[in-house]
Amino acid sequence: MLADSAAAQRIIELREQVYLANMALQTHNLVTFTWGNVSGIDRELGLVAIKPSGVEYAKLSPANMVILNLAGKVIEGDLKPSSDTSTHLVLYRSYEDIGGVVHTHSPFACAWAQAGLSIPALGTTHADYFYGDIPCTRALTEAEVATNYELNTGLVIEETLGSTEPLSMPGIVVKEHGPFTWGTSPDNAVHNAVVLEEVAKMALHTKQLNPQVTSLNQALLDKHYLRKHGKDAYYGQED
Ligand SMILES: O=C(CO)[C@@H](O)[C@H](O)COP(=O)(O)O
Repeated sequence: MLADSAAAQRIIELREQVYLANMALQTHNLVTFTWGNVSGIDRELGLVAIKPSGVEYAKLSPANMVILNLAGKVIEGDLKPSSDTSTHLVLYRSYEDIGGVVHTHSPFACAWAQAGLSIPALGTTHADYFYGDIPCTRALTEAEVATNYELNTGLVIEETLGSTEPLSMPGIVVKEHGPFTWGTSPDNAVHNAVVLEEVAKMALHTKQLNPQVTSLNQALLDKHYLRKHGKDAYYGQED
């Protein structure tokens, strides 16, 4: 159990980390207006920091990040937490290895989401970060939208991932909505959001050039993903 002063310092650090990650969405051109949101978690404290809802990025600060517990109770903050908060919380409750979550409306990822298509692993850029095609969820039912849209969005992400290890597939596109990514930290989740948008763009253009193109074979997917993440038995050895 952390002393109060140590806990207070940890919350300050979490606020700063999440604020900087939200600002990075703009730096990387992943958001327009107030779209998108980033959160981060301090697992020892059991607290999440997230962007306040509807606040312009220029008006964000570490101080106005909203602090909640995993049940969604606001612990610190006067502003309403992001409208996507329940989705973020489902992911934190379901996957203990993730430390940050991002949601954007980045255009190429949204194109695949709106088309209801998984983003195929067509090249090694994709394979370096995502261990296979980036899945697209099913559409939420009218009942799921009407009852608790954001919570059900998180549940449909969990349903789609199934037994997939979340850090091997650190992103998804929610049908008719857009991308969610995650990672070991807010900064890592933003990195994955940038890569997801890039590979979504590459895949769309590749399919335009050659509609018959198919996903990478398993050997090349393994070589790139496993080597990049240090899991390849031959990691660092000459081929
Ligand atoms: O998915 C959506 C809207 O469809 C959100 O990303 C909003 O675009 C941002 O909401 P807040 O985080 O400001 O509540």
